[in-house]
Amino acid sequence: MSLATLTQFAQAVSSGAIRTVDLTQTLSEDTPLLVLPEPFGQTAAFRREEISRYDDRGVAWYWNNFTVGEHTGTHFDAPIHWVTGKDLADNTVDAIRPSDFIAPAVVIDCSAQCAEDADFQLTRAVIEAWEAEHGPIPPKSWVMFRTDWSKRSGDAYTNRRADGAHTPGPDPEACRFLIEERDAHGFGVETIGTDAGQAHLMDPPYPAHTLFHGAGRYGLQCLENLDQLPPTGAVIVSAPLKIEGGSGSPLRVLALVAE
Ligand SMILES: O=C(O)C(=O)c1ccccc1S
Ligand SMILES: [Mn+2]
Repeated sequence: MSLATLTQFAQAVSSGAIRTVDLTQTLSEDTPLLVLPEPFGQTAAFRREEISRYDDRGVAWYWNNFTVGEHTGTHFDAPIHWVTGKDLADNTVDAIRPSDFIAPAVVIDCSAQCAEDADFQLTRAVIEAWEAEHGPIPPKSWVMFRTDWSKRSGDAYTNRRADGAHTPGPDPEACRFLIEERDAHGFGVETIGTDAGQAHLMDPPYPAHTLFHGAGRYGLQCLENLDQLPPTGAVIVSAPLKIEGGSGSPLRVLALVAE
């Protein structure tokens, strides 16, 4: 690609000829958290401490300290996050090839099914029905699972009951199909985890984490605005913080859509 073409691309983004869609949930003390069963450790909530705000603590500047979990809010999952990816090369957020942070995406809309069934599972059959309409999923694509879950808030978003969360996600066969038959780059969701809330009962447990990260692929979670993307053609920009040895990180996720 020539420099002129690249410059034209940047100008098209700036002018709006290429639409930029923010897929990121605002990060605040109210950001909903994944809750694991006892006795497992838990991700930290976002917390901030004001250092100064144009006052005697800092006359001309405003800044904060903050604490947050690697997997809090809209975040990126690296392969090392799961035990199946622990020995892979370049499996941490600081070691992943930077070119992997820009990739095309397809959007599989299951929002209607998820409105009826919080435990809806994305299956190979649903994916193949989508492909019958939109063509095969191109290799190295993000597969974005649209559930419209990001339109929920509070308890309706986390949807926890006594036996755990009840939120949609892929079944093991769908994960294997996307990885082995479609060479998917990663799996992106609006829910708190790439796996269904009841994925601990699947075989293997947590198949999206187990299989995608075991194959050196990535995850994006707590996305929003997937309903603003076309089924094919969007390009995702998703560069996590360069945390040394990190398993993931909160990040800004953007989709670029040609008008
Ligand atoms: O990657 C995550 O944030 C996530 O969903 C997760 C993290 C740790 C354990 C289980 C799950 S299911
Ligand atoms: Mn995660």
